[in-house]
Amino acid sequence: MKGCYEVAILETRQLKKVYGSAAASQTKALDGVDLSVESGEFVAIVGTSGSGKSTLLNLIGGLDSPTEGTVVLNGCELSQLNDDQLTLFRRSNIGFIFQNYNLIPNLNVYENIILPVELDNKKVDQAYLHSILVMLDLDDKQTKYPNQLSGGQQQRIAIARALITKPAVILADEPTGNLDSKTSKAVMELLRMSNTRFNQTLIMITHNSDIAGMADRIVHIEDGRNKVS
Ligand SMILES: Nc1ncnc2c1ncn2[C@@H]1O[C@H](COP(=O)(O)OP(=O)(O)OP(=O)(O)O)[C@@H](O)[C@H]1O
Repeated sequence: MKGCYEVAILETRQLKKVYGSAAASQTKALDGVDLSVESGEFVAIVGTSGSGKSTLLNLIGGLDSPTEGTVVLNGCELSQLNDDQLTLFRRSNIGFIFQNYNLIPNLNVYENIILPVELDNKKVDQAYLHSILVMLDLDDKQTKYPNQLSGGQQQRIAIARALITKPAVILADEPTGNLDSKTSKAVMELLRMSNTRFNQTLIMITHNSDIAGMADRIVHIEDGRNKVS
């Protein structure tokens, strides 16, 4: 439409990450990634093991800082924020879905899911929560504790927790890695629905070519660089 412009919600410029300080033990994990993602886009990140995908996601989410280069997410250059600002920024802008679920063991399923809303002193949208619980088949598990649940169920709790705040950006590292094909399909439908309904940007690492095929765009990472296709 005339007068309307696609706005990049994410820009990384020449992003580099070297792990380790001693020269002999250094690993160059990222070697200059330039990535631009538009608001509402669903981008799949693919690449061989060790190519730098998780490192890239960690830098985009401000969980680690780059050795060189910049990340601008939703209008903020992450390196300009102090630790407290970064924590608040992450909580109100990003939903993380990682391979290790990071659930709090002494909180039950319901309490784990609503935790980010409570931390923000906001009210839980009960109707929305209910729709997420039903789609993820967690409705009857609300009073259970993480150690009473399977890996796949714990992963679904982590997904519900990432969606509950309706964040602008969802960063997902192999979100269906531990799930059977039926549950994977339900999870992907939920993420796609959430992406469309709330114009959420979804950036997802996957090794599954069917899932990558559902994305608007596939970004290939090879030896710490994004391959230009
Ligand atoms: N904390 C760390 N300390 C040292 N080296 C690391 C660290 N994290 C990752 N690496 C190294 O950086 C490189 C990129 O790792 P990364 O986890 O980003 O790859 P990946 O593409 O996500 O791999 P996978 O598909 O197996 O999860 C690898 O050589 C890895 O061994």
